Amino acid sequence: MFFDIGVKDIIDVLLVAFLLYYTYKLMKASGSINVFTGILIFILIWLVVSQVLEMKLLGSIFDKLVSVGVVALIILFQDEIRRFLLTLGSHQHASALIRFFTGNKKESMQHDEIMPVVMACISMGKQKVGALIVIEHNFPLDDVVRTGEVINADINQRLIENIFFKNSPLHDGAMVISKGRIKAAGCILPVSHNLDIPKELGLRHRAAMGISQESDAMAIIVSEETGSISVAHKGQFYLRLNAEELESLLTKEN
Ligand SMILES: Nc1ncnc2c1ncn2[C@@H]1O[C@H](COP(=O)(O)OP(=O)(O)OP(=O)(O)O)[C@@H](O)[C@H]1O
Repeated sequence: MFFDIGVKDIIDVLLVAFLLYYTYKLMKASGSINVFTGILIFILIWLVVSQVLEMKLLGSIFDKLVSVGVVALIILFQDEIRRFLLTLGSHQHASALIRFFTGNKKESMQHDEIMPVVMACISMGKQKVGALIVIEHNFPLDDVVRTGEVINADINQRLIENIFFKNSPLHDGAMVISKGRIKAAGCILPVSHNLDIPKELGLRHRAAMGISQESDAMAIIVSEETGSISVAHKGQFYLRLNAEELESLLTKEN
């Protein structure tokens, strides 16, 4: 038996492989890798039952389950699907295209706005003052800002340190920096339920990971326990950074 395979089929297979790999990556990042494996096993059994063995009764039950299952998966994985679309939309070329059509200019942070943030984090790290700073990118963080107190001030090292100072009323929660300004402080972030996050990283780190999974923002964490500085971005941690590494991450990903 000969297979008639054309270029279109190869592209088709490659696209499916890419889609599966991307789904795997997203689910791994959100800690739902077991669900991914479960879905793959179910699809495999469904294909064997209805396509290979052609079992009519069991096949029709599986067919029904698959059609309902798609809706169930959309409900179950709305966060992951949202993040997938967000990643797609916030891709460099896609955002450039959106900016071209909407006429919006890219409002990235300038070096003189990045440095006060870096210096404040280094200083807070030395004094073991805990901090959580979220830098908005393309995805608007208005919902997060609403959970805290609006500040709307220029970025300033002393102001940042002051806000996170232990006795300050706004030291609890996250600061949001947007369009080169300190937009709000004391904000509540979504907490990541990823089981792969090391146990020694507590709620501050989980909250940073949560916002990095649900948006394209970058979250800087200064640990109160160790004084170390870390960044969560696109569902990934960059741990124990020094000043140069933090500055280069903020400059590169901004
Ligand atoms: N969902 C959240 N949104 C914003 N901030 C949060 C959230 N959860 C916790 N935090 C902040 O983290 C602090 C608690 O940090 P916790 O000690 O659990 O974290 P950690 O990751 O171990 O960091 P550290 O190394 O500083 O102890 C809280 O006081 C609060 O300021």
